[in-house]
Amino acid sequence: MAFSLIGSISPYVTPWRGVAALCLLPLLIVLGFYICSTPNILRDLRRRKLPPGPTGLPFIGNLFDLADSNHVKDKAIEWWQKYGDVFYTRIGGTDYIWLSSPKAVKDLMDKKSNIYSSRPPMPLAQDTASAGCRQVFMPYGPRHRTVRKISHDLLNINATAQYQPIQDVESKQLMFELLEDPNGFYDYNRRYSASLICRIIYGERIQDWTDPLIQKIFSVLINLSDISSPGVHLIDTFPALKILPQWMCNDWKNYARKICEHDSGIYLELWRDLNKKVAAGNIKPCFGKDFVEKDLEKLQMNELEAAFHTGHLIEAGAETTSAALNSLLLALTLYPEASKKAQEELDRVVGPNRLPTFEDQDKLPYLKALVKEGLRWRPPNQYGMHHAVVEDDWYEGMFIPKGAVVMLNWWAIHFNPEVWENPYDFHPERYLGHPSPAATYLNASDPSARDHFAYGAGRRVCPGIHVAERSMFINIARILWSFNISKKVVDGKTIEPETLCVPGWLSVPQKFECSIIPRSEKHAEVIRREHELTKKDI
Ligand code: HEM
Repeated sequence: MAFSLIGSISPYVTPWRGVAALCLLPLLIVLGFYICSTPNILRDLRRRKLPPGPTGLPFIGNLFDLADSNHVKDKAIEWWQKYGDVFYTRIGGTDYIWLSSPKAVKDLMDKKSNIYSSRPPMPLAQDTASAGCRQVFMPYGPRHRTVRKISHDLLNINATAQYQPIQDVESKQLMFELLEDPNGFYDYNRRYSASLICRIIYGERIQDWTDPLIQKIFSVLINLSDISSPGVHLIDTFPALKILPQWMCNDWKNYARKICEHDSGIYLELWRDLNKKVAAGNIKPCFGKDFVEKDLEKLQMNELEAAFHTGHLIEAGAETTSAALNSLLLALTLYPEASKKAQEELDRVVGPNRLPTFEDQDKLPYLKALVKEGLRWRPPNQYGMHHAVVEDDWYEGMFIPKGAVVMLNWWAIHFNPEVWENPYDFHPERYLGHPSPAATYLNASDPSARDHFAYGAGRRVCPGIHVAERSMFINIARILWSFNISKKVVDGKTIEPETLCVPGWLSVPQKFECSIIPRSEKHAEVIRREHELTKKDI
């Protein structure tokens, strides 16, 4: 092939043909690589037994079907209905196996977690832009186990009980912010979530939205979203292309290096500040302090890895929590019946003179159900959770090839009308039979006993689950105790809230409008009083 191309640009051909050939050269090389590096039936006969699925286009597979993140949900449900609980798609050279029933998730991600807990190769997002350091993209292996253990020590159920007082204070500030400036609710939820994690990790709060620290953190989060959306970067769609010169693939390395420079710069600055404060004895008890005092050599971590490992916990915990809070506010705006029922329960259990506390939790079954319904209705990312399988496997007569991305298809599971009546409606009652926290149901032996799959599955399940659950409970309980949420009315006209998500990986709702009004002057007074009292803790 190379020979005939060289021939075609010889002086004996017309100039335009030479130009066309030059343009075709990269395309043909890429195509050649694709054919040689992509698994196909000719090279592996077992692929005839791949799960059924939609036929994709040559070369790109189902890339276009999944290009609009806001429509992945509809596709994921449509394909499940057509092809069954385990179906197959392809993007570029990567196989995708979608697990669309609790049983399939249990059988593979949980029961065979030794081989279903990895992540697909991401030369751009993980190897270059994250310097290989982001836990959430790390392939399964000794390095992932080390950082996972560190997260577990920080976030296990006993350790997280000590963060409740921080959640209490941050949440009281959130109620005060909503009282003073209800239109800013979207960013106040973000401030809450980022401040909580910063306090736990670096011992530092974020006082308000203009705080430079939150601006820095969100600049990293924007990069993270840019690098991680499936199908957006050719090189992560076709990882085998990484051996080609980068000019053929959109200059991907330079782009990823710039992101890495920016993100590592911020994380290193935070890490070095942390070290200085620890050395000066000028820091509140926090994860960062304990981590700095650990022997990094023993953990086989260099400075950059340690900096990423502290910083990335903020990215993992901040935007997920604020997106879940904002999604719940959206649901409450659209479904006022749910707010009304939760408020009746709160009035009965808590009364009018104080804010709800963590101690009220067991007496508020409807409110706990409402939080679960929020995560069923809008799970944390728009695609489903992706693991990668590290060995060839068979499931119910279907071949699952080594290296396939295995998707936890929470859209199909959460919107199965045989399990959840009218699944598109927000209806907390459906969870009254699941009174315990989500962590209790993770390892249930009966796969259908799980409440929802929004925290993932198997060995990669969200280690921040206890912190997240408490944040969701305390803030939603207090918001509904304090305020009436409804659609906004301007000049007599009702404004329908925007229901789409920001394009990209995470299910971050687009900014939307809603009305947040104190339920009475007495409720407002309680918020002011409680906020005033927290000033001594801040
Ligand atoms: C409502 C809030 C949250 C939701 C819905 C959520 C959900 C998830 C999901 C679905 C995963 C991937 C699971 C899988 O691969 O199967 C994950 C991973 C992770 N989450 Fe969360 N999360 C939340 C909050 C938090 C918080 C508050 C923290 C930490 C403070 C946290 C830390 C992490 C970490 C470190 C990982 C990576 C785990 C690994 O790859 O080993 N998350 N989370």
